[in-house]
Amino acid sequence: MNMSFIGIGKLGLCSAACFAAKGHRTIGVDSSVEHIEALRSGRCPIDEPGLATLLDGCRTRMEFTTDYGYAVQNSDITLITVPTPSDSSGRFSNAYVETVLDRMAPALKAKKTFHVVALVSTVMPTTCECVFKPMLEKLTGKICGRDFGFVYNPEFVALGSVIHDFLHPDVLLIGASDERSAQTCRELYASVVESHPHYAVMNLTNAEITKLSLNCYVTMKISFANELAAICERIPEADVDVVTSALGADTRIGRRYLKGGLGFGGPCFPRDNLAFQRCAEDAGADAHLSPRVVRVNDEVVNRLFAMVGEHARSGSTVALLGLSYKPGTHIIEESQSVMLASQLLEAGYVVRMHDPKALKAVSEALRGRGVCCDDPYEAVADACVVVMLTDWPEYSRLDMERLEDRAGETPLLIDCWRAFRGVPLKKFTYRAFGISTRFSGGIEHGCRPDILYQDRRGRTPVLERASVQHPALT
Ligand SMILES: NC(=O)c1ccc[n+]([C@@H]2O[C@H](COP(=O)([O-])OP(=O)(O)OC[C@H]3O[C@@H](n4cnc5c(N)ncnc54)[C@H](O)[C@@H]3O)[C@@H](O)[C@H]2O)c1
Ligand SMILES: O=c1ccn([C@@H]2O[C@H](COP(=O)(O)OP(=O)(O)O[C@H]3O[C@H](CO)[C@@H](O)[C@H](O)[C@H]3O)[C@@H](O)[C@H]2O)c(=O)[nH]1
Repeated sequence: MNMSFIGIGKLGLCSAACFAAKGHRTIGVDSSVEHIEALRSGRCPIDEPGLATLLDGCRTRMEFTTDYGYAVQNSDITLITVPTPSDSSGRFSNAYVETVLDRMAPALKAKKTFHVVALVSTVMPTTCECVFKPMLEKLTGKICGRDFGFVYNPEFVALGSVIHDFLHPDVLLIGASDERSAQTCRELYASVVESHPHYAVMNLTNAEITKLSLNCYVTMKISFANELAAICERIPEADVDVVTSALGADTRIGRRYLKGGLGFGGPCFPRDNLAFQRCAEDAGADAHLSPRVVRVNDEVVNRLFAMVGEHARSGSTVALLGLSYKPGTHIIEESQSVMLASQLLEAGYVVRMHDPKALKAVSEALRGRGVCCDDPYEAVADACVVVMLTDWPEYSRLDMERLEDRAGETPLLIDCWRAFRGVPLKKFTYRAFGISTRFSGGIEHGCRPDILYQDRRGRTPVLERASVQHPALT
């Protein structure tokens, strides 16, 4: 198919490349001239695993331009993936999408054939039906559903695994103005995906509600696991991983996003909860759960801050390992690690920080406060408390002896994801989220062989973490 993509950023460029790799001809449009120039000159301006290789393999089927008219005229479908930033009320702004519709309207008006306009960006429920569809009808003088189609098809992809998630969806959400556009989209996605997704075809408004609800539901699951972790910590012999591992085996619940740890952050989950609450408000209904989910999430940082305070006074050194909102990215938007860093700095602690990718962003966000270190061993120098925050895989391979040598006198290690569980420790006092102090500090610090630990997405068993035994257990 001939396809055009308006907004070829983190999500748009990945999906354009996936379609091109499967044989479709794609035209990418972006308002950033530098971005287009970079792509035209063969560079890959987005840091996403697998993207550069994918692009290199299909550049002959990809064009890049700043000309909206050219893109619409030379394609049968246009996918729009521009930003929809949250406004001060928590609702998503339509400004970027409206600019795009305005710019593509002349070509759509002139077009003799049926063209599908598909919006991928996250929007507030009813926006497609009540704002975008009438806007395009007015600008083109055409009738939606007869002369052109409007589709809302958001993606469920996570940064760091965009290409994998795009090609292996569980569900493909297609909200459409008409049967013909829905069918076009369905066939298009069927030609590229490598999984057997459920095709959820519905009207535009239900698709908007579904996108928002899915993300909010997942955050409810994360907050449940985090609350459970906080409870388990206070019960002797309790272990959140044992409990969630059994819970996740029930197909009504499932294993993914059920690992108690640090709270959720990033550019999607926190703002989607706010938007969901505003959506309920706009509909004259009450959203009781979502505000609680956000409260439980906020509480994680406060709990962590209190744990540090129990062991070290203001003025002492605290080392933070992992600052991005999740492993594999430099993004620190709504990162709980950075929230903790700010709280500690404000309370007068000396904060030393390490992250494999996010240091530059952190230094800017904290306006130079705190000490950014390129090396994790350097970050823990003289620290009274070391907090293992974002669970980068490289942290579970750290040399603990070396880490202990560099740390201060009687250091505390707080392990949010239990990455060091079972690792023999000489100097650190060990506290892990989700396991009671007695359990984590005592003889049972070693991993029990009957537990198969899952990573927090519930995908791969993390066996190596279970393989190191406390000397007392071996
Ligand atoms: N990144 C994700 O994994 C993800 C996942 C699901 C949903 N989303 C949603 O997708 C949308 C885009 O997210 P993103 O992460 O790709 O954003 P992004 O900022 O990485 O990319 C947006 C791109 O749009 C371009 N742009 C802005 N205005 C434009 C215009 N008028 N014309 C043409 N191009 C324009 C920008 O230059 C940029 O390249 C958002 O609504 C987001 O919520 C993103
Ligand atoms: O068990 C878990 C799993 C994740 N997280 C946190 O949840 C946040 C989001 O993680 P993830 O889902 O991997 O990344 P995102 O890129 O934010 O992707 C989410 O947001 C996108 C934008 O809406 C959606 O498309 C995706 O389906 C949805 O997963 C991060 O802070 C993670 O640390 C947890 O706290 N516990």
